[in-house]
Amino acid sequence: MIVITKIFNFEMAHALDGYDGACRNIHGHSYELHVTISSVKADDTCFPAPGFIIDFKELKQLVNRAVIEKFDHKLVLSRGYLSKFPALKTLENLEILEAEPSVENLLLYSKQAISEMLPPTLTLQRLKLYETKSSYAEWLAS
Ligand SMILES: Nc1nc2c(c(=O)[nH]1)N=C([C@H](O)[C@H](O)COP(=O)(O)OP(=O)(O)OP(=O)(O)O)CN2
Repeated sequence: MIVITKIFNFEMAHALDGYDGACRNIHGHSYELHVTISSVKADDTCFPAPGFIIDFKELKQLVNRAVIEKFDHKLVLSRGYLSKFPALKTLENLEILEAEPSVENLLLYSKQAISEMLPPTLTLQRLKLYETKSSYAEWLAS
């Protein structure tokens, strides 16, 4: 199977409700998201002109709409966290999630949002989200 991958970067602040450590306080990360897709077409014939599974430019627009515009330069907090700090609800760049904005939950959100936007000719194969240079979560299609 041939897959193609595009890498995205975004800056985001968050806090983790219920975490026993510094990450329960608002802090930021430079995230790196790797998006890998394949075509549902069989591999035994070439991709017709211009020879792409999907133009990287189109993939970029799709992932920007699905994920990057939602999270880039935002403060992402759960409803649980906000119930403890209601004054934060007035912040202009606040984005509210039902779940805690851990790297795992951000990855699950991204998987859902990208899958919903992909045309039926394409399949999401893998997502990798780096929260720091040494910590990432990965989702693999089964
Ligand atoms: N399974 C998870 N564990 C942690 C998450 C997470 O999303 N999923 N998040 C955090 C914090 O957000 C933290 O900022 C990142 O954790 P960590 O990788 O420990 O960051 P460090 O820079 O301190 O890592 P070092 O390897 O010590 O440099 C915590 N845990």
